[in-house]
Amino acid sequence: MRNCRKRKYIQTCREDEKSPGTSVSGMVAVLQLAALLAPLLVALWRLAWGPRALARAFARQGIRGPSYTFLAGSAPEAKRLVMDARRRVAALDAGCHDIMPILLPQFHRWAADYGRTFLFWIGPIPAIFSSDLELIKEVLTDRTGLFAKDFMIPVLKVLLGNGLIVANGDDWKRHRKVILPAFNHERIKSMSAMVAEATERMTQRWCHQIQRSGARQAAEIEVDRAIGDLTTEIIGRVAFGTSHEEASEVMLLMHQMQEMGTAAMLAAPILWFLPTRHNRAVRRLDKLLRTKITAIMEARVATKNKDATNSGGCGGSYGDDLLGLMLETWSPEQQDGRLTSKEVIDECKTFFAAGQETTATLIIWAMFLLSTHPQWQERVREEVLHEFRGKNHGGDIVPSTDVLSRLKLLHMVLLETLRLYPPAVYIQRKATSDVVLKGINVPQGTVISIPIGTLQRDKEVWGADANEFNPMRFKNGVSKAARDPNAFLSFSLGPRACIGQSFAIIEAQVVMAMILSKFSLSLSPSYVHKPKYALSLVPNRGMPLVVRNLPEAAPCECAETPYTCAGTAIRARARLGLCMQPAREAGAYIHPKKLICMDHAKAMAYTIYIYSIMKRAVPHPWPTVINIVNLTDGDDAAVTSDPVKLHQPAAC
Ligand code: HEM
Repeated sequence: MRNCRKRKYIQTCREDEKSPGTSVSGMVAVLQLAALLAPLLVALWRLAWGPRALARAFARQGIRGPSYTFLAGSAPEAKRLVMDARRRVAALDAGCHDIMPILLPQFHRWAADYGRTFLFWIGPIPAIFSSDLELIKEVLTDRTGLFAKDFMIPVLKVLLGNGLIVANGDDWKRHRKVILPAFNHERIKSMSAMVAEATERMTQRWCHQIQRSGARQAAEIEVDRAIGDLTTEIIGRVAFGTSHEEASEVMLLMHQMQEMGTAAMLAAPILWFLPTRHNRAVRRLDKLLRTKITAIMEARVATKNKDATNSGGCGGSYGDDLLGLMLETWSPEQQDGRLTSKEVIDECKTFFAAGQETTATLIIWAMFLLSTHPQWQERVREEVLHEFRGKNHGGDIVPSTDVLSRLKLLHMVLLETLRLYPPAVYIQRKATSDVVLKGINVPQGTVISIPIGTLQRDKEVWGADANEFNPMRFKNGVSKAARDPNAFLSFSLGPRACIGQSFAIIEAQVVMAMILSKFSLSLSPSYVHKPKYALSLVPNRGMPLVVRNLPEAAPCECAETPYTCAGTAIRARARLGLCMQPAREAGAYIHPKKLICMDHAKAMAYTIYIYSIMKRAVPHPWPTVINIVNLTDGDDAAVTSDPVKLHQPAAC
């Protein structure tokens, strides 16, 4: 009986197995489970087992590195090493240029532990760091698209958009073709006059600061701020024809985004993609930035349309600066070879970012190096004064490109500054397919980190004095400065080398020559030598320098100008236009376009428009014609006096 029941049960089960409906539903369940598990398994593979397997594959080829942490990659260890270096080293001696251990301490430590070429992790993405010059040259000079740009950190992508620095493939070719003519020799020559003009204004301000400091004939000046401001003005005027104020507003937003980008580098990569407070702030900043740049574009388009209307419908151009060139090939929609509105905006962001801080950094560190090497400062000054002798125009130096090309020592100092303090300390590429790189199998997607700062201190390539300031190594040109003709990487190499390098060098030469011809520089006791990496290489707590008038230098150009505010009985002492800071202290507030007498309550009611400055006829001619307007009517107040002539005073 029992056996019979058992047989019946087995039979029923067999019948169940045979039932097609039941077996399909089983299959479906299995498939559902697999569908659920598959992404999990893929994610686990990508984030946990894959990196470990890859690390083992690299290790078999002799490439090792810090261990992989789930999701965060090498970030926790990098952060620990950075914090440790910050705590340990308060400051370096100002004569020490071996800055990499405090600049990028994580890479310095890992290179010491694992060798010239090692593996680290940007989240789950493998990255090869190499200070092997042969390997790096292979990456940078590739023209087949094997190594692409990929900025990875979303903040940086937002900061630069898909501009020339970030773009790849056909997009990059199209953009480069449009932009390249903006940097031809003739255009750069014409830019140098604008650079000289802006520098002249800055040196005048310094001159007055020194005057007010009394008998010492010296003043402590935060040159990092002054030079940052100067290069902002220059890139704004040269590339976009904007006012200093507009350029400063754009730069302010960009610097805020840049700070966020630097902070993101040490954060766990997963945070890059989440809608954190930080990331939302970046989006907001970008929106503001785009609005500002759009306004600059629209103003240019309006000017062109107005010119065209005035000339009877034909003619009118967007101008021959960078913005003008881009607008000539601009079309609101994507069309063959043309740039769209978004692309023009991205390029504007790119050039504000690439053209300002890099050159400012070069000039600031060159001033630092000349302050700490007074013999070199003297030699370069002699060269400058010798070349400019007899070529001064009314006391102003407006260096021509011919003269600049003869400033050999200054050029050598700038190159040595770029070698020791490269603004782009390191750059990177990403392998677009599996590749064998100097015998190493590198899988697709691997990042190649190129530490320019480390490569340019390699004693095997640059000699035993690689960490010392020795401009003489460049006496026979860049290609003869080291054992390898392509060892100088500050502007990178190959097809993606810096498009603005000639302009940057000319700008730095003009600024440095004008400063050295008027002032001597020495380091302030309050300077702290602790360079930091904030996407470019900047001094940690500013660069205060003691700036002294040279005994033989011409006196300040724009002297104190006693004037009478017409219509009132008030006499105010103020300086005009270029000397805003002293004017403020003398009791007047000067807006670039307006001057307000403040040393008497009644005078508060007046604004003086300085015509010469409004017409951008700077340096302003004497006599200067001004008008007085009633401030209480608001900013657009009507002129309330006849033009008043101010004459140049005898001396400062
Ligand atoms: C001392 C000053 C400068 C230094 C050290 C410098 C350095 C560099 C470096 C290293 C690169 C390669 C970046 C990479 O491969 O990821 C680069 C690219 C670039 N730089 Fe400069 N730069 C300087 C000034 C300028 C100026 C003044 C401009 C423009 C006004 C500029 C515009 C660019 C652009 C657009 C690129 C991308 C080029 C391309 O990929 O086709 N740079 N720069």
